[in-house]
Amino acid sequence: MSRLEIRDLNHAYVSDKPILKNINIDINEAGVIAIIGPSGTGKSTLLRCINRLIQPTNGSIIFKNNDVANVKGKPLRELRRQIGMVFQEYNLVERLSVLENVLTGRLGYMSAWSAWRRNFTDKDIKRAFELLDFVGLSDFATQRADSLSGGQRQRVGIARALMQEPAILLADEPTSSLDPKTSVEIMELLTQLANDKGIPTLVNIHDVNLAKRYAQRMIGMSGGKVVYDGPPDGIKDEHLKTIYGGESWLQ
Ligand SMILES: Nc1ncnc2c1ncn2[C@@H]1O[C@H](COP(=O)(O)OP(=O)(O)OP(=O)(O)O)[C@@H](O)[C@H]1O
Repeated sequence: MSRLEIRDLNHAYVSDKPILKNINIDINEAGVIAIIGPSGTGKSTLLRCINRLIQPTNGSIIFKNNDVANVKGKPLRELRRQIGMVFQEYNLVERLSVLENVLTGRLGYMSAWSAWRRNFTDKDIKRAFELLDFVGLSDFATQRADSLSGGQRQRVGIARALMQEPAILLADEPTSSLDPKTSVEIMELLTQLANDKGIPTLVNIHDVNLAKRYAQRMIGMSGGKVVYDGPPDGIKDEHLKTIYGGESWLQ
């Protein structure tokens, strides 16, 4: 059985205006899987369906023998805490320290009382320090999040997602707010964790060359449908024309 099975997934924010159209994707493997496609084609909507920030109109998303698209309450919370999410704008709590931000990744595992009191265990704190070391921010643990650069913030966002011990990681345009060099560093980090920690990592990304450089599989979307699903070196100009339309930009 696949780690994630998306079957006949449809979503419309407004009835009769479908955004996702019959999406079928199987994720079996660890490593980076890049999702490319023009603005507005539904890439973010797809990731938001997978972690149930939105409820899809219909279809199923089978993860850990449950249908994420159709569970509620405690079972949904238990599934969601195993789905890590990394955001374009980092979504950190700016006034908290780097360490505290990483620890918030653990909140989904704690009782409401412990979470409210921020009662993190010694084990959690040790792990947060280990993850800060992994993302190269050991020296920044006590600094406020708002004192960091964009690349450093994204590293905190990645450490926070790993704090959830995710079985799958979703990254929604994690490099779109970063300069080209920092974007490469963040993609390297995501690739390293996806491979070394064995986590399938779905990355929405606009930069096709960056995607090809780091992804082991690419999913091309256009008009709310999957129009390519295969290896990066299988993507030819013909596919890019189908995905993005036109060809004048293909120089
Ligand atoms: N909450 C919402 N309510 C209504 N429409 C929405 C909502 N969120 C997104 N949309 C619309 O759904 C479509 C797909 O948006 P989505 O953000 O998923 O695309 P995307 O491929 O991720 O685009 P981008 O690459 O620009 O982020 C767009 O037309 C968008 O305007």
